Amino acid sequence: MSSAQLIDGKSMAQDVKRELASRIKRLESEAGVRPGLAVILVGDDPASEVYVRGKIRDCRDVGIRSEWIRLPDSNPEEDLLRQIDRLNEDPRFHGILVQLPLPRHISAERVIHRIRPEKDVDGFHPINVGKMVIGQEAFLPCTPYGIMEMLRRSGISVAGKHAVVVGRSNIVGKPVSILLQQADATVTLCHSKTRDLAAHTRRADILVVAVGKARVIGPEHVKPGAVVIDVGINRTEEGRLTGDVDFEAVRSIASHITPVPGGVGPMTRAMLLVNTVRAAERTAGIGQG
Ligand SMILES: NC(=O)C1=CN([C@@H]2O[C@H](COP(=O)(O)OP(=O)(O)OC[C@H]3O[C@@H](n4cnc5c(N)ncnc54)[C@H](OP(=O)(O)O)[C@@H]3O)[C@@H](O)[C@H]2O)C=CC1
Ligand SMILES: Nc1nc(=O)c2c([nH]1)NC[C@@H]1CN(c3ccc(C(=O)N[C@@H](CCC(=O)O)C(=O)O)cc3)C=[N+]21
Ligand SMILES: [Mg+2]
Repeated sequence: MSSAQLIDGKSMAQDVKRELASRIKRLESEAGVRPGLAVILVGDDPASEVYVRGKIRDCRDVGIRSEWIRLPDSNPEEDLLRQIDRLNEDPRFHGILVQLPLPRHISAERVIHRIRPEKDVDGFHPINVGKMVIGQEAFLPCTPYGIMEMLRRSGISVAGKHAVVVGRSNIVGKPVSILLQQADATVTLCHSKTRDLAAHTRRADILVVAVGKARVIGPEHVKPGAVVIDVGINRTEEGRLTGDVDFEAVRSIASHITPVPGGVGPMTRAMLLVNTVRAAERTAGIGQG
């Protein structure tokens, strides 16, 4: 039986990091600037800790200054907002990321609004979201940006294709549907109220799944030869990571497929570094725009 080509996010992320090295050198030699990223983690959720630790390690790998600001779960929102104000004014940090989810007593909306759009390397601030939607230069959210970069680096053309996105969150489904549409795909956006999900997904040339439920997509959802991008991160009962797609069953139908782990996740992390370097270049007046 034929088998889909794997889209290797891990090795693509290595390529992206290598490409950043020369931009980081140029920032140093031409402007004396070292890019910096501040990451704020509120509380001690173990999964969030793993993610933040990974982001800090990525920064070290490529020569980005980083600071990990840990705040207790009980931390008042007002104090978090003051930390953001301080980082907004600190020229050593070109990017600020507040790890989500936040404790219930803190409004993610107020926190995201407080980050200066010029330092919003997550691309979550309404200014960046609005610019993205109208096609202006903006920080793109890292997961959608990473997905578009994976398609590009795999030589998969998007123009004229039918792309189906499952999931409509503000951080993945909604923005990736907009980027695909801007790349001239015809886009269908599905969600939990969609009737007959398979009828939609079976028409996809490019299927992006960002739901957060293991095996929500099986072979009956996939057209032969489709490109399948699995964003989901789920933990099995045995503690293994798995995506939203029934990988073993779908890989014999798809033309290309992303694994979990080793697919979209590593590229998401890489695009955070890209956005941080871009933020530093902007302050130094280097590069496009
Ligand atoms: N690899 C990476 O870099 C990243 C991975 N993730 C992972 O991706 C997954 C999605 O994350 P996120 O976008 O934040 O998720 P959310 O929980 O915010 O959104 C999930 C979306 O899936 C929809 N949905 C739920 N059940 C179904 C169903 N049975 N059929 C169709 N649609 C359904 C929901 O619909 P409705 O709107 O109607 O509720 C919602 O739009 C998670 O596993 C998360 O861990 C997230 C970010 C980055
Ligand atoms: N402000 C903010 N920005 C985010 O971008 C953000 C966030 N909050 N909160 C959580 C989600 C989720 N997310 C992931 C990033 C990388 C992997 C990743 O690298 N995954 C590895 C596995 C990592 C593991 O072993 O757990 C992989 O898929 O290979 C996963 C998930 C970013 N998010
Ligand atoms: Mg969410």
